[in-house]
Parts: sequence; structure tokens; C-alpha cells
Amino acid sequence: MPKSQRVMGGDHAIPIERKIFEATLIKLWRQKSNIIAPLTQLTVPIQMRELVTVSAILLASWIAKDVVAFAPSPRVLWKSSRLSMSAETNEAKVCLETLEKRIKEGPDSLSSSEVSDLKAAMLRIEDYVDVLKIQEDSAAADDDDQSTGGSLEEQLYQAATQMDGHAVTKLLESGNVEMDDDTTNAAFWAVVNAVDTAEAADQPLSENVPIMLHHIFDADHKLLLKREKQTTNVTCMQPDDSVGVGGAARRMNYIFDDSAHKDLPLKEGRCCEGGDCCDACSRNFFPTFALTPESDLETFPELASFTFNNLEKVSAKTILQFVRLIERVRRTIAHEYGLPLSTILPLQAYSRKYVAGTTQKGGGGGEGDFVTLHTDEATHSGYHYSCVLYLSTQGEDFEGGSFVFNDPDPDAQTEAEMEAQKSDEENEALKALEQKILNGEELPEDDMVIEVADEDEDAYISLSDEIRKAGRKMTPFAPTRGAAAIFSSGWENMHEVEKITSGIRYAVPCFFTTCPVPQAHYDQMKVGKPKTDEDIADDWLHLLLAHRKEEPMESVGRVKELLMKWHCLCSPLSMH
Ligand SMILES: O=C(O)CCC(=O)C(=O)O
Ligand SMILES: [Fe+2]
Repeated sequence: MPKSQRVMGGDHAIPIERKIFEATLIKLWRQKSNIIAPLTQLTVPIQMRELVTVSAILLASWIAKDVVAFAPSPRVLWKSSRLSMSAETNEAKVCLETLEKRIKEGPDSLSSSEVSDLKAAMLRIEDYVDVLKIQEDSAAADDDDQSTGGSLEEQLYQAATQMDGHAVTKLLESGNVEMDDDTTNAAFWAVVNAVDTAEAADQPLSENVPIMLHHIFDADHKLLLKREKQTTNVTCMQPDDSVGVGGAARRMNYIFDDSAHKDLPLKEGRCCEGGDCCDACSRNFFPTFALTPESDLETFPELASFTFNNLEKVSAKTILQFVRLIERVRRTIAHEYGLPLSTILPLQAYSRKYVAGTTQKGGGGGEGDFVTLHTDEATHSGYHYSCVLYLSTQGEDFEGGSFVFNDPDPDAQTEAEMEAQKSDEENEALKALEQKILNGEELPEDDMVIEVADEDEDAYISLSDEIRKAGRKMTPFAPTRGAAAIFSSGWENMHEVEKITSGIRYAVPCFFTTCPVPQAHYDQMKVGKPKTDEDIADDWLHLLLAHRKEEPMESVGRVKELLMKWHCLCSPLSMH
């Protein structure tokens, strides 16, 4: 029987208007952005019963959450979209009736027993879903999909949500259809579900996981190209080691105190030690690098403190989301700087928490309320391209804390010029005075005061700030959640983070290198570069997704391997 007939069987029609649900869902969507991701699945045409069942689960979880914490896992959502039995739909109907009451009569209209009934019904719906049956259904439906699959967009959406990597590849290769935001998002949650299911069953990951991830990463980058971007081209700079004692010290690899950073003698050109950078440098701002639900700390709580070194308690959805964002940055760098994707690897990426009133512990990622002026490539010679992705919004989550590019001010006078100007002005004034005296003019009292500089008494600026900003041109950028700055890591892009005066600021700095990994390093690995999609799936599992407790040395080894194999994990075999 074709799948569409099976699903649409009229006997179990549910007497609830689709449009009521759509309206309610849109309302909820606005109110609760943390459930937006699964909801976006509903904007494409889907079967009435699927819609009703998914709606019931989403709404029920939303209501139950107001009373007790309860949320359906993405796995349940995914499975629920495949329900086709009358029993489940009856449960869904009961849920919906209770929900309708709640929607009509307001949040307090449900008694606690109705809430527990609702929760019990939810659990029963979950129980009805039989993984094996779903697999059989989708296998049986495969052929039917070919003939009755609807528009290409619908077919793509179906294939993506069913984790049918090969069907997605075929449709995309036809060149007649692309993954839009909804399909990409649905595909992402389908992957999360597949990973969670495999983990629960202690099964290896299917080859469809990397295949779908490659398509998601491709789509993410194409979709980003349509969003706003502001680019400023800048001249690449590097330290000029031929100058002075500082240069001699740098030639000996002596590391300088940061307070001297802005005074480093520089020359034009890219340093890019050991790598292969583009010889043009720039700064790029993307106000919506990540969409709101993608950087939501309620949906992805572990994004706030993410490090590849400790994934033991991090959910697969957050790990996948973090990787997805970092890969979006990597692809953007390749695109912006015209570099082959395979030549760019992440060297470091983590979440950084800034707390007002704290001091930074150590140079790296500890808490603190500011970051002193620095150049990323000076911090690590392998950092060639940088990105900071923001998870908080200035003015909402914290005050202060602007990201600032700090450049020499071309219009600023040097100290010698300032002195010369001062004495010129003094001389002029003296000459004028002399002339007046020679002319026998009477001198008003004011003329006895020689005005040499404008002093604005009101504009108070601390001495340390005055020194910090003297002769510098500051270009501040106000962080907002989901925004990102991507820039070349050289001395042309010296930057700092201004002191945060209140609140907490979360950011994800990530640094990329163009230094090639020597083949010998791959050869030393227990499992070398992946050769098949199954190999890539195994690498995903072992390097990122298998939750385990590790000794520090184990995790260092794993992260090193992860970063070296990043390109292999995140791009299809044909691009390795
Ligand atoms: O948090 C920021 O805005 C910038 C952080 C930064 O510059 C760094 O980690 O190198
Ligand atoms: Fe930095």
C-alpha cells in the first residue's frame, strides 16, 4: 500500500481543525523559541495526522513544562511524526482536547490530575512507537516515495527526516532542489535522533550520519551566503623584526608583555608561519551567523561551557550543534579568503565565559571581565584565521564588553608632532601679543592667557584609558547572540574586549590554521584517514560522540586526532 494512503486512512480522522493548530503553534513558536527547531518541520506540508500528533506532543510538553520539567526528546518527536495507528492518534486526541481547554481557558485551567494524565498519555504515545516498525515502514515506503513523493522539496524533506542519505544525495545532485532552512533543520534533528538511538542501542553509527551531516554543512553555508555580512578589507601586517631591541628579542623568540603590543614595529604582509594564507586580509561581521534557535542555551545548555576535551556529559545534540557552527566558520573562511577547504583546520574552539567583576585566570579561556589588547597569531603562530561567535547580547545579558578592533589612528599626531604644534601655537600667540604691545594697544585681561589646547573638563576619561586609546582608532562591535566576527588572525587585526560592567557574556572563540598536517602524523594514528562512509561514521563516534570518562592524556590525544581529521569528518570522501 502506498505510504500516503496508509497515513491518510480516513477511519481515524481527527475532528480538530488544522488551522487552529497552526495558529497555536505559531503563537507558541513566538513565545517559546526553545521548541522552535522541531516546529519548523511543520511549515512544509505534512500529513494531518502527523501534524496533530507532533502538535500534541509539543503542546503537551510545553504545558507540562510549566508545571514540572518535561520535554520530549528529539527522538520522540521524530518517531511521533511517523505514527499511523489509531491507538496513538486516540491518545493524541485526548491530549489535544485537554490542550484545547488549556488554550481556551488559560494556563491555570488544568488540574494537577489532568497534567498527570497528560504526562501518562505522552509516555504511552512514546511507548507505542516501535523502532522496528518504523524501520520496516520506511523500508517499505521507499519505493512508494519514488512514485508518489510529491514535489521535489517534499521528497527532499522526507528523505532528510528519514535519514536517507543516498536519496538526499541523489535529489541534490539533480540540481533541481536545494535544502532550505526547514529541511536543513529537520535533517539536523533527524541526525541527532539517529545518534541518540544508536547510542541507546549501543550500535555503531550508520553511514547515513556523515552523509547527512555533509549535506547539512553544505546547506548551512549556502544559506549563510544569503544573510547579511559586513566586510572591511585591511592591509595584512606582521612584526618587523629588523627594528630595534624588540626586534632582536623577537628574533630570539622572546615573548613580550601585552602592554607593549600596540607599539610593535610592523611591516606589511602576511606572516602565516608554516601555512598557506590568502595574501588579502579582512574583517567580516555576520549579524545572523547562527539563527536564534541554533544558539539557544535552553536548547543547547552545554554550549555555555563547551570544550572538546570533556564531552562525557555533553548531549549529542550540543556536540553536533557545536561542530556544525565551527564547520560553518571553516567553510566561510575558505569562501572569504578563496582557500581550498581541505587546507583549513580548526586548532582551537571552546566556549568562553566572561563574568563582570572577576579577574582572568591564566591567559587562555578562564573567566574574567575583559581581554587585553592582543593579536591572535601572536598568541599562537599557527592561528591564521579567527572567529568569535556570540551566545549573549550586549545590553540584554551583559553591559560593557564590546569587542574592539584597535588600530593605529592614521590621523593621530605623534608625540613630536603634538609638541611641535603646541610650540607653534604658543609662538603665534606670543607674536600676536608682541604686535599688540608694539602697536601700543590696550590689552584686555583675557589676552594675557595663552590658549594652547582645548580642554573639555566634562569628558572624564581615566588615565589608563587615555594611555590605552592614545593614537589609536577603536572600532567597537556590540556582540549579539548568533552574531559572529571572522577575520584574518594577523597583526592587522589587533583587538581587545572591553571590561564587562555587569552580567555574563558567553562567546565561542575559534582559531583555524592553514598549516598542513604531515602525512606521518596520520600514519601514526591507530586508525588512519577514513576510506569509506562507515569509517567516517566510526570516527564521528570515537572522536566526538561516544560519551566516556577520559584521563587528561587520553582526551588530549583524541582532540588532536579530531582536529587533524576534521576535514575528513566534515566533508564527503570525494573532497578528501
Ligand atoms: O570574546 C571576544 O569577543 C574575543 C575573544 C578573543 O579575542 C580571543 O579569545 O582571542
Ligand atoms: Fe582574540
